[in-house]
Amino acid sequence: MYKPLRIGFIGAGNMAFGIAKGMLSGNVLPVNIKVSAPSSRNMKRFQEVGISVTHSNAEVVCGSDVVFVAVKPHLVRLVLSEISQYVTKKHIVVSVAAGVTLSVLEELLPENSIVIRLMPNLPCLVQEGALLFTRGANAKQEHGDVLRSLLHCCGLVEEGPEAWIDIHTGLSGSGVAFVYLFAEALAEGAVKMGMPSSLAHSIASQTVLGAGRLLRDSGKHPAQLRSEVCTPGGTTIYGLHTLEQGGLRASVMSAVESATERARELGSK
Ligand SMILES: NC(=O)C1=CN([C@@H]2O[C@H](COP(=O)(O)OP(=O)(O)OC[C@H]3O[C@@H](n4cnc5c(N)ncnc54)[C@H](O)[C@@H]3O)[C@@H](O)[C@H]2O)C=CC1
Ligand SMILES: O=C(O)[C@@H]1CCC=N1
Repeated sequence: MYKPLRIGFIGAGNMAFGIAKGMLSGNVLPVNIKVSAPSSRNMKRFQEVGISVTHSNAEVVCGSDVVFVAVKPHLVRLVLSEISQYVTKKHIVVSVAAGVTLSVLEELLPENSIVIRLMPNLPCLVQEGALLFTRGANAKQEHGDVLRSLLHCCGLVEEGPEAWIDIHTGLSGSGVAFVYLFAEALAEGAVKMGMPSSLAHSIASQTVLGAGRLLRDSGKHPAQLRSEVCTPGGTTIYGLHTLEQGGLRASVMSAVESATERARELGSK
């Protein structure tokens, strides 16, 4: 009979919850997920969706086929040293820690372990994540396929070379926060012009959502869509000119660059 995969999360934080929530919207049942963390602080939201929790990382590893390491990057070494003795050749270990390279992960786990490095982002929570993974030396295509099948409800799932993972971290892992900053600024602009704050924020979020969906679903280049919004001599081109004077494009490019470099730096520690 078909045996469902058992999924474990080490770390009960925002990203573990986002991925777990995305999975639950697919064909993963909560009874097949277990989460561990040292304190009970973040456990309630997992329990509310039927996921069982424990303080024992070893219990998660021993009871899982696929183990997501979802602790902060500086804790990965500590956690892997602790769980290494329980990791077998059958486990798939997936790290979501920013910057932590495959070679570091493989070094801390038993020889020939199946390791995958994944960079997700928070919109996995609403099944609109953008996820990029790269396989370690012993992770075969079939292991990548297992991961894809678990994550397909989290959003867009792509595979690429390891060098792209840090770039994706800047572009998308951190990129969502850049978009939130933009959304906040849009709303504040409207508040400055006299609109009530709650209405301004709700319109700003719908504007970001609508712009994003149209961009993705139309497949058009953003510059094309931008030109479709611009009436010659109209309002949009005046606003765009102001943004160019403020150096928005250069700032956003630099933000992706610095977040990517920071991920590389975290990896070299
Ligand atoms: N938050 C985000 O948007 C994204 C985060 N990530 C990565 O996900 C990882 C987790 O980040 P967040 O979820 O934001 O952090 P978080 O602070 O929300 O969660 C970390 C969790 O790890 C637990 N923890 C601490 N020490 C532990 C130990 N020894 N054993 C087991 N659990 C332990 C904490 O109790 C907490 O539940 C990081 O490595 C980060 O780089 C990746 C992409 C996006
Ligand atoms: O800020 C961070 O380091 C993590 C990685 C990507 C999003 N959050």
